[in-house]
Amino acid sequence: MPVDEAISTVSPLTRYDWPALLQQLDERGFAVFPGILDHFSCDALATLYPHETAFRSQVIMARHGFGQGEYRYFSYPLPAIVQQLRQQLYPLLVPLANHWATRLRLPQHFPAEHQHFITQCHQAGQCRPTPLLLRYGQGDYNCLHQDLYGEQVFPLQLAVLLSEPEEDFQGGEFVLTEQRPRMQSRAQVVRLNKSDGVVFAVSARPVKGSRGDYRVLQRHGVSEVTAGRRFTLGIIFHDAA
Ligand SMILES: O=C(O)CCC(=O)C(=O)O
Ligand SMILES: [Fe+2]
Repeated sequence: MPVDEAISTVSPLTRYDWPALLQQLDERGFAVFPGILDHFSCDALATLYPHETAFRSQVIMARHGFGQGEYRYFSYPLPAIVQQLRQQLYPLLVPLANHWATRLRLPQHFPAEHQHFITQCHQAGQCRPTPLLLRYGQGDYNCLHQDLYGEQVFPLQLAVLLSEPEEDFQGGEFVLTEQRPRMQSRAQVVRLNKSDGVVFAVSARPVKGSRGDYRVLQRHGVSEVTAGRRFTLGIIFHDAA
């Protein structure tokens, strides 16, 4: 059976307490979605990694100074579960994305449906799919970065941990930093178990201050994996130039 067919469908995302999660995203720039995929799907996605025909390109992180480890960008059509997750999560995040754009005084208005946003990306020359699988072994890590691939930027993205901490790997913590104007950067470790997703700001988000909103810049990365193997699914909503 092709691996894609072995992967079950996404459970409805409406099962989450969206008002609470959106509030957390707004206030802290990230929110954890426990068990966003089932373990079977996590394993099926991780085993896709060696299937080269599923991917459009591979990046060996050390060659670019991105860290150590590697990742592969899926090609279109995406595996069904990745496509579903991207398409179903997007509209739930659009109200916050538009609220942030207004507060950051950006002209961007995100359409309600992901397909319409993808059409905008393609019209802007960003035609290549960005969802990816990342693979880390012992000693690997992912330097702090922002997943920006052109002028079209959806301000939130998802990462799903496909491996079990302490069982499949040691170390390898998901790290977020935020840089506030005229202040030193603050770091946050996000504790994830296998199948948990974290939605976080790609780059800029507004934070309420005493004199109105100011702009905070976030970056994300992964600390060193000290043993074992760690896989992640990354879902970025804009496409790449
Ligand atoms: O492996 C991770 O947890 C981080 C993945 C990542 O950088 C991404 O999904 O954009
Ligand atoms: Fe990333």
